[in-house]
Amino acid sequence: MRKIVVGTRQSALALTQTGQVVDHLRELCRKHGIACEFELRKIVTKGDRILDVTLSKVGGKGLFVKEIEQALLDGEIDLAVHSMKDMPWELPEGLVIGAVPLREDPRDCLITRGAAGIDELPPGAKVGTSSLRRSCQLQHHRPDLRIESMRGNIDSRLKKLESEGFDAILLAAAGLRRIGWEDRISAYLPPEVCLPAVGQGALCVECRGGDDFVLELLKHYSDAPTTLAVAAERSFLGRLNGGCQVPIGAYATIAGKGANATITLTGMVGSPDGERMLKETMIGTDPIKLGQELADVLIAQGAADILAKVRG
Ligand SMILES: NCc1[nH]cc(CCC(=O)O)c1CC(=O)O
Repeated sequence: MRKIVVGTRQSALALTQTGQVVDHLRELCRKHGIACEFELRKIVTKGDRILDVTLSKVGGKGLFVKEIEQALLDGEIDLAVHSMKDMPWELPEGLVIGAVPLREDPRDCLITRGAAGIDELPPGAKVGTSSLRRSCQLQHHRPDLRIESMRGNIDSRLKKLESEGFDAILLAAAGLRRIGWEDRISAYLPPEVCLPAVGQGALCVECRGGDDFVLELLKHYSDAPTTLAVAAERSFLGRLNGGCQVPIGAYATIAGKGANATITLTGMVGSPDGERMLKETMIGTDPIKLGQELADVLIAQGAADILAKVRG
């Protein structure tokens, strides 16, 4: 009997989504007659330890995944579940994305004190987010809003909404839904107003490239349209050399199936104050090519300059 050790961060969200993946994998094993058992191992990452500083200032890609990837490479764990949007676009040599399961809601949402939605917030309302992508698009839509930095896990951010006098905060709907807190959502932001982060709402199941047993199991678990959409979004991110702490957004939808699948990819790059915002949509069939072509279109419009200013 093969034992599969699964690494996870200790936040409520990480524990929940890893638990859900392991439940699904157990069921797949039963269905396909694969003999194995699962064990959870908790790991603390750099991203979890630096909760008091703005992440974009700390810099470095993949703050939440590095230690977990090291544990995979060292053979301490065999499988890890990440939020896809926390994944750097390049994986360390020896590791692969073994499965991309069906995507949750990709949208950002607003949690307010009283107001119904973004257009109902009072003039000059104080909104909490540390995401440059969110602040860019929010300021672009409502230049009057006062954006203030807010870090921490979902639960601590919700507490700060009350305790630190924010009128609203922005979070990914997927995280709230996964931990069962969707009743806290005041309004969903459509992608036309706030384009999600690359991979938002999707999960990444990572493993060693040479672990045939785990790879075979994970093959049954991938969702084809989500895999295609995420590949296009990540190709866009890779061409722009972006991590998760840059004002870059992308969202792909898939129409048709198998060889007939077409990808509609929208990408944006903007300045954190929302004054500059480049956004284009392209359609294609090859996710890697499409992501690169869309990035090149935005680069031709000045995306690289915008990003260079942000990176300093
Ligand atoms: N950067 C933190 C992070 N990474 C993944 C999620 C949850 C949503 C998802 O899986 O896309 C969140 C919280 C948030 O942005 O609100």
